[in-house]
Formats: sequence, C-alpha cells, structure tokens
Amino acid sequence: MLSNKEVQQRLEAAGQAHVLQFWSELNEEERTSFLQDLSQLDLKGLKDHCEGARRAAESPSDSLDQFIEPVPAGSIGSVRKSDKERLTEWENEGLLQISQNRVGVLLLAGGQGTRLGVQYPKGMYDVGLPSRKTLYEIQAERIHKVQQLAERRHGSRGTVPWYIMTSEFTLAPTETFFKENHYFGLKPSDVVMFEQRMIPAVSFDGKIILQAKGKIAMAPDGNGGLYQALVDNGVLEDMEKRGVEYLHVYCVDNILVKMADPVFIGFCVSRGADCGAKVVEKACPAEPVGVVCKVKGVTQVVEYSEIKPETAELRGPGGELVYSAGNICNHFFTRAFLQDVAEKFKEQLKQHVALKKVPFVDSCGNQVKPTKPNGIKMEKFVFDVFPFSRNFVAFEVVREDEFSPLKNADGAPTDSPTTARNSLLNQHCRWAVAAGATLIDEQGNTVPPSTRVSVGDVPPARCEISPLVSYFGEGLDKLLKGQILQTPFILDEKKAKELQAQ
Ligand SMILES: CC(=O)N[C@H]1[C@@H](OP(=O)(O)OP(=O)(O)OC[C@H]2O[C@@H](n3ccc(=O)[nH]c3=O)[C@H](O)[C@@H]2O)O[C@H](CO)[C@@H](O)[C@@H]1O
Repeated sequence: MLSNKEVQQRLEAAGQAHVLQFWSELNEEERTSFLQDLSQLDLKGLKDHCEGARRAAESPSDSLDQFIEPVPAGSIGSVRKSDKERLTEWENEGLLQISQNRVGVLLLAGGQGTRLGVQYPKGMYDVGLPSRKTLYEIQAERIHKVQQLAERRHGSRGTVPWYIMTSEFTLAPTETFFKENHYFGLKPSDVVMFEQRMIPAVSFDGKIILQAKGKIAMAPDGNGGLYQALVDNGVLEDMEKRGVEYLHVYCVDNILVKMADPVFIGFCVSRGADCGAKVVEKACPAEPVGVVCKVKGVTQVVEYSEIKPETAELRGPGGELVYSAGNICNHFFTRAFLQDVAEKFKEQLKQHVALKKVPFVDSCGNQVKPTKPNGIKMEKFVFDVFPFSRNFVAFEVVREDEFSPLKNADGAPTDSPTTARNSLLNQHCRWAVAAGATLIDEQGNTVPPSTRVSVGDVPPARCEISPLVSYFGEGLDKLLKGQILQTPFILDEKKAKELQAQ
C-alpha cells in the first residue's frame, strides 16, 4: 500500500488533489480503507484517463453513420434458411467439441443492472416462473443437459467450464448465491469466477467524483473489460490447461440463452471462424440492440446508442430494415484469438462515453443524488474486438427461440420480467404441443395446437419444462406424445420419470 504522502503527490500530479479534501475528517479505519482503494488505482494513468473522459464528453466522436453499410445477407449463416441436415451437422460438430472438453462458456455478469433497478446481480433474478427458478439456475441446468447430450451423441463425457466475469458490485453476492445453491450441482472447480477492473467516474470538468468523503465513485470498465480481466486472472491459462479451444460468451439477462449452443459452435468451427456473433432480425428501428454491419469495410457492431435514428430507420425496397442484424450479445471466440487480443490488441479497444447520474459529495461535504447526468463513465465493449478477427462470422437465430432479455423493471412494454417469463413459457408450450401433448389451460379449455404467439406475449398456458429434461425441445415426444396436460404443468426430472414409467 502507498503512503498518504505518495498518494497525495500522485494525485496532485494528475490534477486530482481534491480527492483528499476531506482527509482530516476521516477516522483511522476510513483512512486505511481509502488509501487501500487509492493504492490500487493506476495513479500514473489517471491524468490521461480524466483528461480523455473530459475531452470525449465535450466533443463526442464523429458519428459512424456515414461509414456504415449492411453486411450482405448471404454472408450471414442462418438457422431459418438452413435445412435440417445442415443444422444437424453443425449440432453434431458442436456436441463433438463439447464431448472432448474443448468448449467453455463465459458469462458477462459485471454490469450493475441499473435499468432493472435491483440491488443484487441480475442472474439471481426470479422472473416468476412456476418453478421459481432464477436465471443462474436455468443457465446451470442447461450446462448439465448439454454435457449429457454430447455424451449421448459421442460416447464421452466432456465438461463445459463456466467462467463468470463479475465486478466489485457483483462478485461477493454471486459467490454467496452459488455456494448457498451448491453450485446447482456443478463441480465448484468448474465454475470459475473472476473480477473485471473498475475505473473512476469523472465529472464533466475532468475531476474524479467522490462518492463519499473517503470513497471515489468507481464503475466497471464495460463488458469489453473482459480482455484485461482474462489476463489479470489467468483465465486463458486455465482454458489452456483444460484444453478449452472455443468459448461461448454471453450476457446474463437472456432467459432463452442456449448455453454452449452446439449448433452455433458447430457452425463457427466448421467455418473456421475465430470470432462470431449471433444475431436476430431487429424488431423495430428503435430496439435497443447493437447492429452487426460494416464500418469502412470492416465487420463490427455499432451500438444502439451510437447509431442515428435516421440510419436505424432506413428500409430496403421490400420494406425490410437495412440494418437489421441485431446483436444479442452471444459471441464465439477461439482461445487462440483471445490470446492474440490479450497480447496485441486489448490496448487498442475503443473507449465509449456514457453520461450517468453519479451520486456524490459536494465541496461542503453534502451527499447529493443528481437528477440529471453529472458524470462520465468510460466503457469498453465486448464486441469491439471483431475488427481484429481474421474470419468473423454472424449467425442469425430465431428470436422466439433464442432471445428475450431482461433489461427493464415490470411495467415496461418490452424486455421485462413478464416478457421474459412469457417468452420461456411460450417456447415450452410450443415444444409440448410439437411433441404431441394436448394442453388444457387454467379455465379448462384446450389450447389449439396452432396457437402462435410472439416473443413476450401472454402464453396460452403455463407449461414449464426443466432444462434437465430437455435442452431445446429434444426428447419430449417419448414423454408427452398423446398426453393431456392440465396446466400449470411443470415437467421436471421427477415428472419425466413418472411419464417414462407409464
Ligand atoms: C456493449 C454490449 O455488449 N451491448 C450489447 C448489450 O447491450 P446492453 O446495453 O443491454 O448491455 P448490458 O448493459 O445489459 O450489458 C450486457 C452484459 O454485459 C455485462 N457487463 C456490462 C458492463 C460491465 O462493465 N461488465 C459486464 O459484465 C452485463 O452484466 C450484461 O450481462 O446487449 C444487447 C442485447 O441484449 C446488445 O444488442 C448490445 O449490443
């Protein structure tokens, strides 16, 4: 730990002497803790960081809109446009890689979930399914099941390690939650949690914001902080030791996420890709998803916050959106590519500016909760490594099957706990009906087999299928064909055994 004097000198050199303005009011304990925090900061790089943030907020970088063009539709792989044989080939390939221990999943879980408005990590959220499972539990069960499917198909059992990137905000509660839930039956050594870095929030005049008299306001460095965090925490070495060559990176809040999706992995591997992204067709121009497109000829993602509405609204001759390849934050990387990024490119990642409301203490020591943005947070984005790829592929999946994120609190029209719950229950109704079951709703009516509903719509019945029974609808005909099911209905492992015994 640095001494008070050393910290003071370095802060002065960075033009940030105000950070210690309440030093005399702190007790011994507060001083020690503050010094500890400050010693961990990159005090040498602080001046550049604060200056950079101030300049970036003052003159936002030129809009990319004039340089962008859509990715040609033909160059995007697609679930909808591929025949069954091809999809099975990819799935086989993916399951083979899984059975050989060559696939890992990496969860981006360092975000603060501000829009959802809960104080705990989003993965711990219970969207109100009949089973009351949290997002983490659903994801863990999908890992169990995909390992089992790979073993059945290829005769050897592989392990899919689960890497979880957390931040100062989410690490402790996530660890406790996993411990309390016995890692959902996974081996604790196969669940690897690590922390991304935090960086100071800066005021519009380039000064570090004090959140309390002895604490500076810090924020995670964006999900693109992943690449530094992989290095800081020896994650690439861990992958190498386990023989993991392919990584499926995903965002915490998509209730339909296919963990280590064999079809996606198989598609990327058979294309020889080093880097890939799943996309869905954008629902509407203003949907808050990034778009995969070309910027100055290079494929990358332009984030929803950085595209002009008039560009997002552009339509082609058939009325379709020109920029329709919506990023769902499901990425594929080879370990070799990540190693390259770690060694050569991670310093070149773009910094994005986010203007946020950051609670602070004013110069008189009063705690203030701002009502409008007062601070700059600099963030890196996970997809900003795409331009460094030698062979990037995009893969379009079906929204109803794979994308329903939890971003907002209930009451919002989209991306809420209700829409996430509905999307999952709708999918499971579709699976049950396709397997030959007849569903009876809670009023005693038979659900017509042809009922089609869009993502997030109220489901025709409450039918929930445990991922431990079926990963993506497979194997259900043996259990459900000809069954008349009164809903609410939960098909868990116990119920599956009963049905099998019939
Ligand atoms: C930068 C990025 O990827 N944006 C994507 C993200 O947007 P969106 O703005 O929704 O991104 P979020 O803020 O939800 O973050 C995405 C994920 O990154 C994690 N996280 C975030 C910040 C951080 O410092 N550390 C961290 O791990 C979050 O916990 C979350 O799992 O998801 C959308 C789909 O749902 C995509 O269309 C967006 O293109």
